[in-house]
Amino acid sequence: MTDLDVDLAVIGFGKGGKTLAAAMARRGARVAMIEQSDRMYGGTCINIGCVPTKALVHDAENGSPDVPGPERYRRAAERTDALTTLLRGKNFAMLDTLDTVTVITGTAAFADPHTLTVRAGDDTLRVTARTIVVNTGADPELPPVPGLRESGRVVTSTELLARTERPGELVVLGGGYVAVEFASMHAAFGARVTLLARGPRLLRSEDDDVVATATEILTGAGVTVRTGATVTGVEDDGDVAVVTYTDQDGVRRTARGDTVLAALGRRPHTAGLRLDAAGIETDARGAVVVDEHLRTTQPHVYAVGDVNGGPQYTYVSLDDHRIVLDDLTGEGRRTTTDRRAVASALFMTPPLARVGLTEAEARATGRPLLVATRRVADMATVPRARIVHDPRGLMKAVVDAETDEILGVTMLSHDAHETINTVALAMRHGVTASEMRDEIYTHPSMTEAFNDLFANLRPA
Ligand SMILES: Cc1cc2nc3c(=O)[nH]c(=O)nc-3n(C[C@H](O)[C@H](O)[C@H](O)COP(=O)(O)OP(=O)(O)OC[C@H]3O[C@@H](n4cnc5c(N)ncnc54)[C@H](O)[C@@H]3O)c2cc1C
Ligand SMILES: NC(=O)c1ccc[n+]([C@@H]2O[C@H](COP(=O)([O-])OP(=O)(O)OC[C@H]3O[C@@H](n4cnc5c(N)ncnc54)[C@H](O)[C@@H]3O)[C@@H](O)[C@H]2O)c1
Repeated sequence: MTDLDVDLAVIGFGKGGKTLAAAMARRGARVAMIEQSDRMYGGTCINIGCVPTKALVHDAENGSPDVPGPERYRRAAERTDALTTLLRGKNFAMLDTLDTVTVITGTAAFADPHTLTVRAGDDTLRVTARTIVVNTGADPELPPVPGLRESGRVVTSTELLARTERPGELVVLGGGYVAVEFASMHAAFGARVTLLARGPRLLRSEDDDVVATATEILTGAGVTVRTGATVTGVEDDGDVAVVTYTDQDGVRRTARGDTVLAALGRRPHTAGLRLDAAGIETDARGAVVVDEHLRTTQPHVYAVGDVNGGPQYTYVSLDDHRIVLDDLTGEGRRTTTDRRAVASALFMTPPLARVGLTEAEARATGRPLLVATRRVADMATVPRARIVHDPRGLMKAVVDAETDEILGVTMLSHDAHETINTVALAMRHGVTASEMRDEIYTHPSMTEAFNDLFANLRPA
């Protein structure tokens, strides 16, 4: 066994960890970046997450209708693979070219609070470090449904993204981010898609009217949506898998597909890390327990990104790195409790983005409210949506009637994933609803919808 002694060891090449590694190395720290797979330099987002999915969504929306769906998909998958290969190389080089960084391709586990053993094939390396950052991400959940693990036709998002062949008939299990994004995208590539969601509606954290509109859009795009569907088994039958489920009335039904995508959530990845050897605690969901500075139960060990049980977004992992960097090199004042108005965006077509509270959440606060709900098709002063041939969707704003404070905005509309950032910035910096209403925006843009939206607030 060979030894390496460093100031900082990062386990996992995720967004927070790699950014921290680079920042610390630029300050002269000796850093070890340990990544288990040479297919994962740069982490989930660029290899098997945000980047490949959004590249496919883009090509699904913009491909020539004259090219058959399977061929359009093959081309899109190939260019996506080229893109992720490029980014993987750039990410590797970003760290490997720094003098004080050693990138180690191997699987890390704790031997004691300051020591990691890293296995790569028959080789074992011992890494000792003053500071350790766990950035190991999350893995798809596969609940114990009979046949789910055994079926040769059930795939995770990672496995489906690795294929260049488009499914003919895709059954999607789940009603969250991955389920809706893949259902929308594969339908746009011409696959027959059935989405089975357990809850009474998709996207459980959004308002009823938003979900109804999103479901209408998905259905209009050719997705068969079944809610209240409890999957009871999966069985292979020749070229197809038969998914058995009970509907909301308890009636037994089946859905058939050549491919079944399990999109049932992602669980923090701690398996094999031997956190117990370092006295690092996990919670009931398997997430590493951290305080608001992202310190684990060992104060010199931090956990960033999906593994700490926080919101599973790349930009949250990135913000985690800012907190740890401040703790290591600054005043240690930055914490997770500073976060306000963190937006989210789900990339169906058109995208669904939100920042702040839903109307239902705002009502539960008991504050006096003004609410504006506008269908994009009715917003005559927002021609951008029609210019790009997509006037689908709706926008909502929820405002405190007494203070004019923006409590939340939801946008299911063209470019919502971009436009929502303007509201997030406004909310963080105390810009009021009236100011948003009277602001000057470029034309024709989706942002100018705020002139209309905030002019239509009514007591709720
Ligand atoms: C299909 C899909 C689409 C998504 N789309 C979006 C999106 O559009 N926008 C968005 O913000 N978020 C999106 N997400 C979520 C986002 O990808 C994650 O929140 C983010 O990538 C998590 O990053 P992380 O820093 O936690 O670590 P990750 O990027 O997950 O990196 C963890 C790394 O640790 C490595 N590792 C694990 N165990 C070990 C070990 N023992 N030793 C060494 N290495 C190890 C893994 O191989 C991996 O490379 C998506 C996720 C998925 C699955
Ligand atoms: N655009 C984005 O930012 C983006 C895109 C994809 C993923 N992500 C991140 O990755 C995370 C994981 O995505 P996801 O879609 O897998 O998770 P999710 O939490 O968004 O959705 C999981 C779905 O599975 C259902 N479910 C869970 N257990 C079940 C069971 N036993 N039986 C039936 N249904 C069950 C839930 O009701 C829910 O509908 C997301 O929460 C999100 O943070 C983000």
